[in-house]
Amino acid sequence: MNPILDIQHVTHSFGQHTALQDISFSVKQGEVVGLIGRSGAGKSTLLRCLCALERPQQGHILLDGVDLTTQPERQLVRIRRRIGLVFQHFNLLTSRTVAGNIALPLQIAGCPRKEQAARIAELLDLVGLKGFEKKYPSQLSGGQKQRVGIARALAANPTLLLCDEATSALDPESTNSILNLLADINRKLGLTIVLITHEMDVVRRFAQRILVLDHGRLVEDGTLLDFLRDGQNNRTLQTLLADIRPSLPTFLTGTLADTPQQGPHKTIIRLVLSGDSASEPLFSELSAQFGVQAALLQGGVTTVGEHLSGDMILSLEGDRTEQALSHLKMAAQNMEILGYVPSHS
Ligand SMILES: Nc1ncnc2c1ncn2[C@@H]1O[C@H](COP(=O)(O)OP(=O)(O)OP(=O)(O)O)[C@@H](O)[C@H]1O
Repeated sequence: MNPILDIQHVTHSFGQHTALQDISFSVKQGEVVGLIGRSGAGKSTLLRCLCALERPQQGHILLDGVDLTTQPERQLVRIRRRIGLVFQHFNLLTSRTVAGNIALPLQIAGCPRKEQAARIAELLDLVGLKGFEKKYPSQLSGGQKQRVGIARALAANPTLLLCDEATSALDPESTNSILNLLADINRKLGLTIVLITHEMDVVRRFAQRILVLDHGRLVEDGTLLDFLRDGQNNRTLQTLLADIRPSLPTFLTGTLADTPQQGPHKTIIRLVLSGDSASEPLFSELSAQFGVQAALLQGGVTTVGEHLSGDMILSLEGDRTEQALSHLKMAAQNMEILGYVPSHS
């Protein structure tokens, strides 16, 4: 199947400054992709290119097979209607009601009045705002405003939904509910979603696949599990992952040594698990097979997309710790020894 979005060797500069450098990736129909990067990485510039507000100086951007970089402006106006945009600050018209805001793209598309009302009711139901038609944006919470923003973005049945820092202005609870809503929309409508953000925690919970932009270059393309497993020596990934990874408890940082001490000690490890291994009874297994006592110090198992994934810091203690470590190395996606502490720590 052809990709819904195909970015080929896109380069774009502002004067001497290269904001995007030879970017290539493609997105399949129905995929949920998180595009992450620090401030200045080039996210907004790429987003503007994706929705044809900026024409890259080099390369091609194909949306459903149509090259945006070669279309005349009047064609681009029509193509932009096929891209739903969700903004950080909602961009709602304060003088219009909720229904009036959602109606806007329908009016631009020339949708008959009767059909507009039915479509608005359908969209309000989809985003969980039934009965909110007559309210004004000033009467809504941030999360509700973003639901209106999403309904408006979906109104004209877009081919692609682009979310630009869609949760960055929201509190954690609203962020969660908006991410759940977007996941629900992806499941129900099979809509392709590209979510642009600087927050790893957002893509961690939501994206099936993560693209990392750094200094205008696409430096990573993979799943969170790929990054946790292989990112140990990758500074860009380490910086991004530091926001979401469990860290060593402070009460241990002072006593952690690089080599095992004389006398009874615990081995402190970081473990990345996925799929079956994340749901297995790890602690009882280590105890039964090796007589090793394992204690969870930080982290745990969470659901990432459809899969279970574990990222945790453990302490292990027992005479057969070496054998237990060899076993974990085989069973886990990644196992790293962080150091050793005296038993009484
Ligand atoms: N119109 C412009 N003129 C000149 N330089 C620009 C322009 N737009 C962006 N840049 C530069 O291009 C680089 C990428 O900017 P961009 O806004 O795409 O990054 P970003 O990842 O979206 O950052 P942020 O998260 O802070 O919004 C930056 O160095 C920025 O200063």
